[in-house]
This record gives sequence, structure tokens and C-alpha cells, in this order.
Amino acid sequence: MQTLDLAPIHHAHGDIVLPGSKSISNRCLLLAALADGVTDIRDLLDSDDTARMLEALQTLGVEMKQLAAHDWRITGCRGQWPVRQADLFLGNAGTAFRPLTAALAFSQGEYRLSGVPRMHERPIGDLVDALRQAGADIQYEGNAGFPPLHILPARVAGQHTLQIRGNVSSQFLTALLMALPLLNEQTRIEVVGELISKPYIEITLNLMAKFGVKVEREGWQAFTVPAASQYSSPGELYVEGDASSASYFLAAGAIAGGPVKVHGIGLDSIQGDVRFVDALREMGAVIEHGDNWISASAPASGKLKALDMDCNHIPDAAMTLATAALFADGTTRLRNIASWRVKETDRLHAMATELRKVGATVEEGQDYICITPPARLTPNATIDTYDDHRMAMCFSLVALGQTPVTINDPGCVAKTFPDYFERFAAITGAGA
Ligand SMILES: O=C(O)C1=C[C@@H](OP(=O)(O)O)[C@@H](O)[C@H](O)C1
Ligand SMILES: C=C(OP(=O)(O)O)C(=O)O
Repeated sequence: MQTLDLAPIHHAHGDIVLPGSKSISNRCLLLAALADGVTDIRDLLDSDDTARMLEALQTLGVEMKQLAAHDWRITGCRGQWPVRQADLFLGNAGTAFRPLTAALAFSQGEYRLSGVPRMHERPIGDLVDALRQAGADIQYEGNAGFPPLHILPARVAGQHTLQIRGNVSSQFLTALLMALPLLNEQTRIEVVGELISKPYIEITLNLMAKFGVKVEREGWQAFTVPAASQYSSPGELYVEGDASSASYFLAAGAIAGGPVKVHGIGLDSIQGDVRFVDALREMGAVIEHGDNWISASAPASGKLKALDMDCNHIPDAAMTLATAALFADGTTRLRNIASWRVKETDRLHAMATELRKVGATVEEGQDYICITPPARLTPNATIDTYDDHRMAMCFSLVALGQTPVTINDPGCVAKTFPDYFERFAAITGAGA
């Protein structure tokens, strides 16, 4: 296993051009593939998660051409996958696995979908239950409720109403919404229980609208996809910079002087994680923003304030708050984040375990975490990253406490941000 030793960092300062948003990239790829017409997608994220989606679409026979490093031309197949039988390996990409499951369940092919071992521990039963209501034939190849999946040809039909649970992952509702236009009948989706990670549904609805499908909604409770909803290509689409990836750099600016300025997103971003800046502001950071950039600097006092926040709306960027909390003046409490337990790893447990290694006092609840920083961070901690890109990126912030830290398996950042540590070095002078 590779390790990365980060030397103590005294100051963070500079500019970062963000990689494309993972959530927008994988949605745009699928929508372009399902659409009528040719779509040029610009500034696409180049990472493991998008590579899995691109590979899958290629295996399904979708015509695609790489125009430049981050620009792809996709020729839509209007939901008629040219390849009717295929095995797809989707790594640990939730944004590929869940939406492809729905889009393939509504086609007449036979497909097997699998991923890395952790993907086979991440739930998908709520989505399969909803798809089965529409007549989809989906079998579990391992444990019921989890991948791998075997999708068989079936007579799917628009039901007037489908129900879906929303309290484990919003990706299930996203997947259903994106696939329903393939049925060509008006369908109403009712959300059962409390929907989590709501802003990701806004991304889905926004991008579906760009591809010509307007979903009617009743708050967060029900969504109706009208009959004759056919996706049509918008021609050209630009992917915003990734708001979750921005969080590490903005936190660095807030902790270690700044300003650190991220380019590629503004406060009007369609990504919910842009609201991370509200949390940083509440911690006392100085935030500035413009058309397509945001910057963060440390508070005048030099010390961040502790935070008590419901983080359900920003589950990914909330992890960054957990390590930023090491630099606060008291106990930070991050609440309503039970979904952390079913992501790349059990993030509540992983975060608690690793924060303790740098000296923090941590309370790990079923759906919350409380972090009290030590008087002085423990130097030379070796951080395990659990094959979780965000664990690796979050713990790079420890070095900003002028504390040497070792990151195990730093390469796991490839899931969403392959050159993260090079970019981090550029604003901090950290060895990478
Ligand atoms: O739809 C999306 O693009 C995502 C939704 C969120 O997942 P949950 O809805 O499972 O919280 C988020 O954590 C994930 O990284 C991306
Ligand atoms: C939860 C995440 O990924 P996924 O899209 O695989 O759910 C994440 O990127 O933090």
C-alpha cells in the first residue's frame, strides 16, 4: 500500500480550477445517452466514477467520441440500448449503479450489474422495490437488497403511481425520475418516509429539464413525469466545478490564512454542496464570491468557531466540516447524517476512529458526530482511509495544523479527484 507523508503546513493560499462535478457529469452522460440527438458535454470530470459510467455506456453500444481531455460527444439512443445483453462493472460509483439499474430495468435487455465488494454492501432494495412495481424483473445475485443484480427482459408499464422510500439514499429517487420518461406514460412517484439529501434531487430535476423533460412536483412528497416525455439533446452542456471537491480547498483557506479561491462554481450553483460555505461562514471564515468563483480566508481572530448543524442537505461536504472542526474553539456537532454509514465506508465510524488518532475527543452517535479538538494535534498520526476518497481528502487538512500526518492509500482519491494531492500541494506547498 502506498502512503503519503504530509509535512506541517503553515499557510494555504492560491487559486484552484475545480474538476467537473461528479453528480452532474454522470447524470449528463446518462441523459445524453437516453436522449434524441447528439450532445457535447464539456468539462466532464475525469475520474473512476465517470470512467465506470463511460465504460458502461460504451458496452451498451452508445456512440461516443472524446473531443478533448474533458469534452465528450454522446450520440443518444433514445432509450433503445443497441446492446441487449451485457455485464457491467460499476466499481463503487453510486451515481452510475443506481441510475443505470433503473434505465436498464425499463429496457428489454438482459444485464448483470456488479461492483467492488463495498458496492455489494451498499443498499439498493428500495429502488428495486419501486422498479418491480412497474413490472421490472430484477433478481439479486447475492444478498437480497444489495448488488450484484441480474436484470431480465420484462413487460414494464407505466403505473399511475409508484412509491419509493427516500430515507436511505436520494439516488433511488434520482434513478427512478431519470428512467421514467422511457415508459412514455404519465407516472406519479410518491416518496415514502423522509427524503434525505434533498438538494441532489434538484440537480436531477434541473438536468432533466435541460434535456427537455419537465417534472411536476408537490414539494418533496410527489413527482409526476408527464406522458410523452422524450429526452432531447440540448446540443452542448457545460459541467460545473465540483462543489464537494471545492470544500477541501475552501476549508484550507478558512483554517490556514487564505485566501484560497476555487474557480468553476459560484453561489448560484445547482449543487447543494455549495451550501458548505454557509457552514464555513458560521464558523467565522471570510467568504467572497463572484460569477464563477468562491474564496475563503481565515477569520480575523485566526480561530474558527465550533458549529452545531443539521448536515442532511450536504452529506458529502459535511465530512470536510468534521476535520475542519479540529481547528475550532469548542465542540462541533454534525447532525442528521445517518447516510454516512452506507457510503464508501461506514463514514461515521471511520471518521470517529481517525479523528481520535490526531487527539480529538469524539462522540459517535447513530446519526451524528461530536468533535472536540485537542489542545494540540497529535503529530505523525497515520490515517487509514478505508478506500474512501473523502477520508483521504478530509484528513489532508490535519497538516494545516502545522502537524505532520501520514495518509494511507492516498490513491483512493481517484474515485472523484485523481490529482487531489498535487492540487493541494499547489496551495500549501505540501509534499505530494
Ligand atoms: O445523487 C448524487 O449525485 C449523490 C447523492 C448523495 O448520495 P445519497 O443520496 O445517498 O445521500 C451523495 O452522497 C453522493 O455523493 C452523490
Ligand atoms: C457517497 C459518494 O459517492 P456515490 O456517488 O458512490 O454514492 C461520495 O462521493 O461521497
